Amino acid sequence: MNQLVQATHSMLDIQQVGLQMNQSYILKDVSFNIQAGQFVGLLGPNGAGKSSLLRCIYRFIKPTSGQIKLLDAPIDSYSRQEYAKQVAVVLQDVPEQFNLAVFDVIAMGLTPHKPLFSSMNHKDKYEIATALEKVGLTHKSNQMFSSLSGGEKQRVMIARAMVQQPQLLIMDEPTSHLDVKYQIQIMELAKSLGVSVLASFHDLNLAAAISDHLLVLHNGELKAQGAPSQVLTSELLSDVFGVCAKVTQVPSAHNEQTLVPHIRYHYGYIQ
Ligand SMILES: Nc1ncnc2c1ncn2[C@@H]1O[C@H](COP(=O)(O)OP(=O)(O)OP(=O)(O)O)[C@@H](O)[C@H]1O
Repeated sequence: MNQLVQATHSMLDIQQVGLQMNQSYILKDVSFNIQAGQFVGLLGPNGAGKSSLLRCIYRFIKPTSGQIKLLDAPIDSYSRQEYAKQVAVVLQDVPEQFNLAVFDVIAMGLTPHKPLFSSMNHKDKYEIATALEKVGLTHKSNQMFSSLSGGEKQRVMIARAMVQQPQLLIMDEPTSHLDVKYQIQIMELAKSLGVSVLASFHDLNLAAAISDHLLVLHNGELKAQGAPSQVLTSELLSDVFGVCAKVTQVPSAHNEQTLVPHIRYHYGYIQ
């Protein structure tokens, strides 16, 4: 992936984004910034607005107010192809309509970088083979995508995003169909790419362990943002998620010197 962008550059800038549908606010005055190379976790209870916010960023819906900039340019100033060169998206539900082999689905990630009707070269094939290997699906290369398990389909979509070589990777609950090994492996893989990642999570411990920065949405508003150890407090878990939990700080798996929050839930919840 593109490693040229310096860590101090703004990759994505969201200013006062609002979204209204059927007279009700889905997003209200949301502002944040993502730096190049930063891994940002997006949290919030069901219906908080996470998918809606991500849809605004990957241009599936247009916000009612506010501005979204990618690399200092408004996102609607990019052509579809230029935007696809910079931004890859992995969704929670994988498309069912692909009547293609796994290899060909991953090859679709190359489309923004290639002239129309151009054929595949050795480098393209190598990149696809490398992505297949990284998601552990080399042996499934010729299998029809539609016949894969839910978790395998999701790993194929991640491989497709990898060959797309974006500078920003958006993931909407990317681990929802994955077993625990692949939850960790795919998140580690996304982090190792060195690009900016914005990923929504329901597993707060996984988000805390992997993210540099967390955003917490509640009823369409950004309730908190910052380093995981600042954001994930028992007060926030009670106020936003309605759960009683104890939060301790444990050494990060990546760096023993860094402490990350670890949540232990008390069973029973706040009415
Ligand atoms: N097209 C739409 N028309 C009306 N309301 C909508 C529309 N899309 C989303 N909503 C509402 O917006 C709110 C936020 O939905 P969204 O899917 O963004 O939440 P979420 O945080 O991703 O939730 P979850 O964790 O359950 O996936 C919900 O109340 C949802 O019903």
